[in-house]
Amino acid sequence: MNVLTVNPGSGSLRVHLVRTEDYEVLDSASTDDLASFVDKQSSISVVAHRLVHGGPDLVQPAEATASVRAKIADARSLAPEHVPKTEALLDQLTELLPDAKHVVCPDTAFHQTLPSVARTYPLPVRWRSRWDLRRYGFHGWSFSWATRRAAELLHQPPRELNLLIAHLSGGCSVCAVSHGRSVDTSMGFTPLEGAMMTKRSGSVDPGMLLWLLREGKLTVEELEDGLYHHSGLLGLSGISDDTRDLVRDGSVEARFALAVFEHRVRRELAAAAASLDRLDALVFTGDIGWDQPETAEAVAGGLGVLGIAGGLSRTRDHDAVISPPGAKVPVLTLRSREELELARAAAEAVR
Ligand SMILES: Nc1ncnc2c1ncn2[C@@H]1O[C@H](COP(=O)(O)OP(=O)(O)O)[C@@H](O)[C@H]1O
Ligand SMILES: CC(=O)OP(=O)(O)O
Ligand SMILES: [Mg+2]
Repeated sequence: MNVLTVNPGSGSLRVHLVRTEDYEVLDSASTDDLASFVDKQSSISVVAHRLVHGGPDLVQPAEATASVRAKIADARSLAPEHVPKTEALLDQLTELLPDAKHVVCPDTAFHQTLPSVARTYPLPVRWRSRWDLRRYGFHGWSFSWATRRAAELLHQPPRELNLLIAHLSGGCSVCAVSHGRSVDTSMGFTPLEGAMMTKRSGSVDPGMLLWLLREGKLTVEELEDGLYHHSGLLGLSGISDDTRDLVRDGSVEARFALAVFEHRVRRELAAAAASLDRLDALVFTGDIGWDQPETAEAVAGGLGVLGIAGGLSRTRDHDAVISPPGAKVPVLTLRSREELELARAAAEAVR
């Protein structure tokens, strides 16, 4: 079966055609011109749409029926950077491929195993039940692929592995995996919590946000725009949202933005480690996790408290263990392959 996977991230749109008999990628593109991409393909029977947030009721892959579309619309304001893009792509692709089955695949599915202590915000019970205020967690397809692939590279079954995974890309989050399942993650109710990102702030003091609003310093709209689009690496450096530019630039501002980023990723990893009773490996994935060896080195090198060390290989031509032989905690780097997990999930959903 040929599955078209559609992955709208905050900063890019990636499409892949995946053959599910052998999980071979037959074609791929990073393009807005979906009509031309679809036109080139001889057969597409299923379209797997990555859906960052499906709200409280849409937490497993599902065909995009009218009731599923209504749940997606309800989740729009929970991930304003992502959900509207998926809705537009669903509209466009159902028109381009009316005979294909369209399956939406929520990022939150992988985190359904979060224990209640990790899922719960210490807020009034009344608020939590009325508005479903809980940690959802995102980047689930990346974390599930990283777990599967790390298990292969470490020659151990996923169900025996305890991992810390850092997905560092446009959006950044970390996940603690125990016996192959997500037990904690840094993103929460929305994809704004946790680690610092390329343009998003990640966690900041909620009291500071209240102060900015209460004292009339910023409007809600200005605050939202600032936290989603003008913070993170871009906001701090004033130069770029891309670690490659910042490493090349090397100015005081660029180096400081990278240092804060590394500090905040280490902090999230150390916090997530508190949900594990043993650590078998640290895994870097996502664009930055894969192609920026300086970041992996700085993060791993500063986590001696977890038994992790630096001295990592800088070679990036294949998924690999990059820590030196004999490292107490192996460190791996993997290309993110969300498309393979999306194709697998959608194929299972239509079976
Ligand atoms: N080292 C890097 N390599 C690739 N992309 C990077 C890097 N650092 C920052 N970026 C930014 O990450 C963005 C990728 O955005 P996005 O589509 O949201 O990614 P993802 O969906 O993988 O999270 C790009 O816009 C790019 O500017
Ligand atoms: C959840 C999220 O932030 O996704 P992305 O990194 O693709 O923007
Ligand atoms: Mg992405």
